[in-house]
Amino acid sequence: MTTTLPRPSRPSLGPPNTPLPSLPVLKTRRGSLSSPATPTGIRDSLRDARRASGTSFLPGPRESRESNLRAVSSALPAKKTHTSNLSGTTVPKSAAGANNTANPARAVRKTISIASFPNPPKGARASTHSLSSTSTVASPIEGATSPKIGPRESSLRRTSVRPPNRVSSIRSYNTTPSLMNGGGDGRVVSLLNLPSPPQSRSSSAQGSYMEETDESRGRTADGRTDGSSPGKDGKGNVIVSVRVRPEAAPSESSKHDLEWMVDGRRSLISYRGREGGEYVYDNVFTVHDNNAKVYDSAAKRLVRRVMEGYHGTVFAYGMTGTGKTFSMQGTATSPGVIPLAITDIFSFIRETPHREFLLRVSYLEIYNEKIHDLLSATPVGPNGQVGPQEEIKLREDSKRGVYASPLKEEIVQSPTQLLRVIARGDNARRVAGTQFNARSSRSHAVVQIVVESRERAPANAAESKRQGLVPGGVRVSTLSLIDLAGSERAAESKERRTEGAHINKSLLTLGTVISKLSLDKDKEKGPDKDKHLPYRNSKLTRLLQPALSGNSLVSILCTIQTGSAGSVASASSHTLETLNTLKFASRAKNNIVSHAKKAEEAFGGPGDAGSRALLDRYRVEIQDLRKQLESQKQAKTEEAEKIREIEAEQRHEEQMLEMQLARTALKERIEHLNRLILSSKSLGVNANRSISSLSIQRNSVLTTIESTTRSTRSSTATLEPPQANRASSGSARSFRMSGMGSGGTTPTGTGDLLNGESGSGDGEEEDSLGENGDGTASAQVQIRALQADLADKNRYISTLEKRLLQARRSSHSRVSMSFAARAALDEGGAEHMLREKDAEIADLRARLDDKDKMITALRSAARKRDVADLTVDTGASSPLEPRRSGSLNRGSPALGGTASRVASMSQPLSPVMAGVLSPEKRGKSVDEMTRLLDEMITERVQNGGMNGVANGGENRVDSGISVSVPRPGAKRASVRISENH
Ligand SMILES: Nc1ncnc2c1ncn2[C@@H]1O[C@H](COP(=O)(O)OP(=O)(O)OP(=O)(O)O)[C@@H](O)[C@H]1O
Repeated sequence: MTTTLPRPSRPSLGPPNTPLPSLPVLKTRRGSLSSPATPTGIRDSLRDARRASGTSFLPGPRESRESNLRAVSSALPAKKTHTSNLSGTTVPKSAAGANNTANPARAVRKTISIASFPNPPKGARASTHSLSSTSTVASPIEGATSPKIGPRESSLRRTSVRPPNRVSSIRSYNTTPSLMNGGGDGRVVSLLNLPSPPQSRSSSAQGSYMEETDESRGRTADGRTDGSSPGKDGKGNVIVSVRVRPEAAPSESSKHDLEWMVDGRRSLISYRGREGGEYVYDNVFTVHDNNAKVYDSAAKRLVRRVMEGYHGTVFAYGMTGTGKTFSMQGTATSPGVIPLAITDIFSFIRETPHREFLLRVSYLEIYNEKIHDLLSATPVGPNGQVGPQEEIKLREDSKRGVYASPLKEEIVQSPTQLLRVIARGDNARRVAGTQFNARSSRSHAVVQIVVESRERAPANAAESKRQGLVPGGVRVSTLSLIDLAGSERAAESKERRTEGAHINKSLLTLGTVISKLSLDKDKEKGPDKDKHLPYRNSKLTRLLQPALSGNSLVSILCTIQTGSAGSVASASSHTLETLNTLKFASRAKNNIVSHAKKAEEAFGGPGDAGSRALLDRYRVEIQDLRKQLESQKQAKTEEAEKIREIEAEQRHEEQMLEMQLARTALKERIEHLNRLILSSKSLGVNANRSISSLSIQRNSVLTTIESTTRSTRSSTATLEPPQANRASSGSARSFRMSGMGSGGTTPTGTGDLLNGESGSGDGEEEDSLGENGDGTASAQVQIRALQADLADKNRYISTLEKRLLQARRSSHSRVSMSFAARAALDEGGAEHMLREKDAEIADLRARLDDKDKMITALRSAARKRDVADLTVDTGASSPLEPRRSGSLNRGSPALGGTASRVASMSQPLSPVMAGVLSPEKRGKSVDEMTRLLDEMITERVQNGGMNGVANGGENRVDSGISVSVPRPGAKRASVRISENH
């Protein structure tokens, strides 16, 4: 294996103890090209070396190119003089470099990255250990071929031979005021070199992650851990990488191709043209390296550190069309840094079960020095015009540093969701076709992912978890992923020119700030600390201020395109731009000092409404809501308890009422039964014709009637079932009969009575008025009995009315509900209805029969009484007549005319008339009495009907119920019910 660039033997170089200049210094490269080969010979040698060591010399091979290459160069004039916009940066140039190709001792610009220093040993490894190794002189070929010596070592060796007055961008880890110093104990603690937790490769988007290599794990190729070996991951807190973009249409190699050498393994880029030199970075990606490789080497560790609580910034810098967006966003088949970082973030969350995370994302762009929110941007109209948006300003506070506000932040819970949010922002980003890029980003785009995390409450501390207490505070860190717009020359259109001017101005400011950072660094040590850094000269630098001033881990990816001879990229102006990019990268690596610290865990108390950590706010909110829920639960329980109590009370009341009603009903029943018994007795007394017994009976009847009246009154309000009514009315009739000296019975029993009557013979009549010898009392009893009877009848009638009304209503509803059905009914259905109606009529008729029977029973009782009267001495009760008459005359005013008629009807029974009354007359008077009684009942019923109208007239009228009570002498009583439909 040979090398075309034999390394010169150089004196050992210790860490510089003088201030480092801000820019790489050209140096004479002694003997580096001491054996100049012919172009052909060099090319062959380079090819051989590339095959052996992975070094890439541009133009790269055609095979293994990534997709989506655009034919940018074909659209451009082959030779066009460009003036670099970055040429204004303070880049000291050396005349020595002007002709370094010809000069065997040419100047070599060498940037030695701090990352090229080996990591400290795990124990108390002396910091000089690694340095001592730098004294070993080795050629690049050794570095490339020997498995024991890593590329970093080779880099250091090159450094070691550098004359002391040359490249001074070596950063000593002893002097770097970053975490590299590991707390000042002399140990290098590079954050980006700390081992990451095991990673799940399967989480890689599209499965495009490269498998973690020994190299990336800090092992040398022979498997040694990197404790003493610098390995590939000997990176500091600032990583600078350069990626070379392949050509869209590679042409035949020419002399120009030989000017550039890209050595990925040694992270070296060498330019042998004017101002040429060697540039060494943390990573150099050749045209063969894909996005996954770029991510793994340049951003992966940073992302994982962010997940652990550090702030991190990754940005892509380079000329337009060199692949910044390609590297940051990637394509569907080759995802870039952003999507790979997203997948890694979620892998980390999965792999860290002891912590809980909350992610929120924002996406902004700086376009023409104005900040636009890409997540809430007004969609671009058909004419390309963007609607107005609320002005977003940059603010600064001690906790958050510099931040844009107001900016929409979206909380995301899955990689897909996060990718979708970012894709939405990408769509809103301004792109336009330029000379160099058909889809050139015209703005700087910043994706910011805020990671909040806190220790999970231990599983056994269920109680504290319930109370919302967590052991740790919330840690907030930020990952900024920035795709800068590319520097470019003046464009043709005015709009592009304006955009370009803003882009270039901001990039120039960025370059200036980074240049001055070294001075800042040096001045920090001295008394003059008030050096001005122009962060505020552009929005970009202002936004990057926290990162550039050392608060976060930084990874800078610079993209270049070298181009083959004759291509746009090979044009001198383009080369100048490329060199400027390389210089920028060197300055960044040399000057940016990161003191990144793990964010402290903050405890946002319940009163800390301004707490930035959403996790904290959410925790407080969850606690509040939990409390609210508990109090609501309690209130609900109390309410339910109250409702239960009220319900129980109501139930109790209802039960009491029911019991009361049941008691009343029972009492009534008892009274009714008592009345029946008494009536039977009275019948028995009548049969024995015992005055004394009658007297007893009268008293009993009196008592019974009184109680009946009372019970009737008490039960008036309740709707009795028809059967009960019937029984009741039957009993009332029994009183009437009893009062009239006739045995009473229930309607059901009437039949029996009638049967009995047939045995006892017709013509028996009894006038109880004279039986007891107390006409007044008897009359009163009769009146009460009549009243009770009337009341019973009224109730019975009203019950009937109500029942009929109900029947009518239900029939109505039946009619309306089944109207349609009925329409469809055949004749059989109508017949069924008719049958129902017939059944109703039959039922009513049966009731009428009952009535008839009652009347008949009354009559037969009257006849019985008359017969009995014939057998008893007629004069016996004469002394009682006047009193009875008087009593009747005093008759209840409630009876009205009928009562007075009853009273007048009673006249023949008066003491005056009693003695002369013949049986016929008596029979007549009984008939008269019955007639009058019936009349009275009719009248009463009618009055009741009227009352019904008055009280519930509508029902009465609507129902159209008329009740006719048998007229005196009528063969049978009839209750006619008609329904008005
Ligand atoms: N490494 C690469 N491999 C394959 N194609 C690439 C690579 N880098 C860039 N490209 C292609 O080059 C073109 C320009 O790339 P890109 O848009 O990423 O450039 P840029 O630096 O973002 O430009 P600008 O600054 O104008 O936005 C794209 O078509 C892209 O696919």
